[in-house]
Order: sequence, then C-alpha cells, then structure tokens
Amino acid sequence: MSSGEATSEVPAPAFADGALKELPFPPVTKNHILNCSYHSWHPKYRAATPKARLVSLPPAFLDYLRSDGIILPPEETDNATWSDNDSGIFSGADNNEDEDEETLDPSANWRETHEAIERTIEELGGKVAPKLNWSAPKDATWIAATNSMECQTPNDIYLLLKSSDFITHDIAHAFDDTVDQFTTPDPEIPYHLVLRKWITLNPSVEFRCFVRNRQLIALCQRDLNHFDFLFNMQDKLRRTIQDFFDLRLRDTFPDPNFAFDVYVPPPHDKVWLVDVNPWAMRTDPLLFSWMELLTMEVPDTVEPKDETAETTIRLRLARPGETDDQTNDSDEDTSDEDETDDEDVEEVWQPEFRLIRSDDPEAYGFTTPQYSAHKLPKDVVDASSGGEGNLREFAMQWQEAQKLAEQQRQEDSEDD
Ligand SMILES: Nc1ncnc2c1ncn2[C@@H]1O[C@H](COP(=O)(O)OP(=O)(O)OP(=O)(O)O)[C@@H](O)[C@H]1O
Ligand SMILES: [Mg+2]
Repeated sequence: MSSGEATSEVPAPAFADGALKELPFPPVTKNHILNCSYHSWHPKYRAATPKARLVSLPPAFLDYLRSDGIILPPEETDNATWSDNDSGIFSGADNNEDEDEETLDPSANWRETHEAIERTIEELGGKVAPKLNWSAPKDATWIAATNSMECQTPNDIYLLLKSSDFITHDIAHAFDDTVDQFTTPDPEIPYHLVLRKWITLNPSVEFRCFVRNRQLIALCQRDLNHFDFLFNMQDKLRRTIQDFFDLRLRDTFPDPNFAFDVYVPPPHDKVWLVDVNPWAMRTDPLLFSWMELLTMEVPDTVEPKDETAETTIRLRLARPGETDDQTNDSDEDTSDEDETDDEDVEEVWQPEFRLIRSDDPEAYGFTTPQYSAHKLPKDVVDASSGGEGNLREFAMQWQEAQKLAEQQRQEDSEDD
C-alpha cells in the first residue's frame, strides 16, 4: 500500500479572543489513518514488535463480523452445556439437527480463513491476543471466559470481535472525521486479523508516546494505576524510549505526527513497539489533554557547531506552527541582546513523562471510566433490555470480572 507523507505541519493555533475555539489538529487524512493500520507499519518495524501474524480477511468474513447476533462455528468440543443457552450466543452445532449444516455454520463461506486462524494460533504457541487493523477488542473482555483478550480457539476470537464496539469502529467508521471523508472515495482497506503471540504483559511498563513534527514531545503510562517504582526509573525509561524513537521511528514513519505505544519490560533496556495510533481525537491522550499536546511549547534542537566540543545542546523554544525556517531565521539574527535571551532558554529539554502519583484521582478510576468514549459497552445496554434476570446475571459476572482484574493488578505490581 502506498503511504503518503502528510503534507500538513501543525497549524498555527486559531486563537479567537485569546482563547482557542477548537483543537488545532492538523488535518487528519485517510492516508494518515491507513499509515497507522497494523498491516501498513508492521512489516517495517517487525523486528521491534512482539511476535505477530496477520491473516488477511475476505469480504465474507467481514460480513460475518457485521451481521447481527453472535453465532459461532461448530467446534468439535461442543457439548450439551452450550445448548441450554439463554445468553444469545449460539454455536452452529447447537442448532436443530434437521437444519442444513451449511446454513448453520457461519464459517461455511470463509472456511479457509477459519483454518488459517486455527493454524496461526497453533504456530504462535496456542494463545494469542487478537486485533483488527487498528483496534483490539479491549471493551469486550468481560464476555470472554478468561476475562481477558487471551484466545486459544478461533471461536474465542470471534466472540471477542463480535462483541466489541472498537472492532465495529474499525470495520464501519475507519475514516470518520477525516478531512477528506466526503470529498474523496474511500480507499479499499486491506482488512487483517492480527494475531499476537500471547504474552503476560505487565501493564505498569506500557507507555503511550506522542510525536509532533517528528519530535517526541510527551509520554505517559497507559495503565491508570499508581506504580511507585516507576518514579525511580523515569529517566532511564525516558532515555531508552527516546533512543528507540530516534533510531527506529523518527525518520521512517511516513507522517510527522502520531502516537505510538511501547512495552519496556525488565531490565528496561529494550523497547517493544505495540501499536501506532493516529494523531487525532480518536486516540486517547490518557494523562494529557489533546489541547496540551497540540499547544505545548517544544524546543527546536540546534546542533552545536563545533562537533568536538562537549556541550549542552542548545535549545530554543518553538511554538506549534512555527517552522524550522522561522526558528533559524531568528537564530541567525543574533545580537547581544538576543544572546541573553538565548541564555534564558538554554537548558536540557526533555519530553514530559507523566506518571500517576499515589494521590492522583486517576489512580483509583474515580474520574473517568476506562474507555471514556464508550461510556457503556453496547452489551451492557443489551443485557439491561433482556429483563431483570439477564441484568442480574450480567451484574454478577461484572463484579466477578472486576475482582479478578483488581487481584491481577495487585499481583502484577507486587511482581515488580
Ligand atoms: N502480545 C500480547 N499479549 C497479551 N496482551 C497484549 C499483547 N499485545 C498487546 N496486548 C495488550 O493489549 C492492549 C491493547 O493492545 P493495543 O494497544 O494494540 O490495542 P488498541 O485497540 O490499539 O488500544 P488503543 O485504543 O488504546 O490504541 C495492550 O495495552 C496490551 O496490554
Ligand atoms: Mg491503538
């Protein structure tokens, strides 16, 4: 797939009466969205990505994902316990024997895909974490027996994918809110199921990193819990991630603005690239606000002229929208007075690295639901419309899931 360089720099903020009226995002193009699709960037950064395989998805499989209801292909292990089923989830094997098997098995039209998925799970050691081009079904884990994204069978995967609003966004709204949404025909999206070898990730060392005009400007935790030990290793982590960005991403990613997610497991000297996300509203800025990220002042790095001199890098603060030329012009015009000004701003600048402090309200999830753009998963709403019994059963499952998640979090933080 061709990946076009985004032409847009960060625009000068549109101030009105001294206040920004709207978030000054550079125009988000369909091309930018495509550049952030797993299938676009993965081949280039494969060596830095946890082991993953891509299964290309035919239209018939996408039709299955789009169809109402959750009907799963029959499994050899299907047994009677599945048939006494009032959850609305059916396996083809549960159906009336008189009916035609072909019409009952939803995978009849995409058997090859189903088998490719089966083989790939095996190749990856029997456990995988699935995602589509952009999204993982994180909002649907409550429906899975494991209460996580860990999948051992194709049906585990289908159940998650079909229950997730994030997956629906990938298949129905990928180009929403792009500047060329209504003016250019949608490019065909080569849909892929990404199967990642399952690893037990420690959420405390997952970070989201923000890149503006090819500079790493900010980074933060992805998990919104307080992890005390992170404070002691903040500098080391920042350096490791900055080096990774400089070496691997800065000059090779097609767009100047994007956000990337990394995993930096002990001993914290290697960075794994987990995902690349659009520089757009749809990406959660987590511990920052988009307004901060779009308007924060960052320096333009000026390399010291004498390369042998051991010197602090001179930095000059540039405002968003100020081009290199503008910055350099004013640098050339260096009067005595300017030098004094320069001294004022000469300092070692580093991207802001935000961590959750123990007293932050985010640490306890008081302020925002985990997926704020989707206040309630659709299935919660569906459960409530299924009557009191459904809701009670759902509430019990939900409580159990929360307890397990909390237990897991505590174990993980103790591990470190
Ligand atoms: N190989 C893996 N094994 C187990 N868990 C994984 C694996 N890869 C990723 N995860 C977990 O899945 C989470 C979500 O993955 P990913 O970032 O790809 O989803 P996403 O939908 O793009 O998320 P977002 O909407 O925040 O951008 C990660 O934060 C990580 O905890
Ligand atoms: Mg992502």
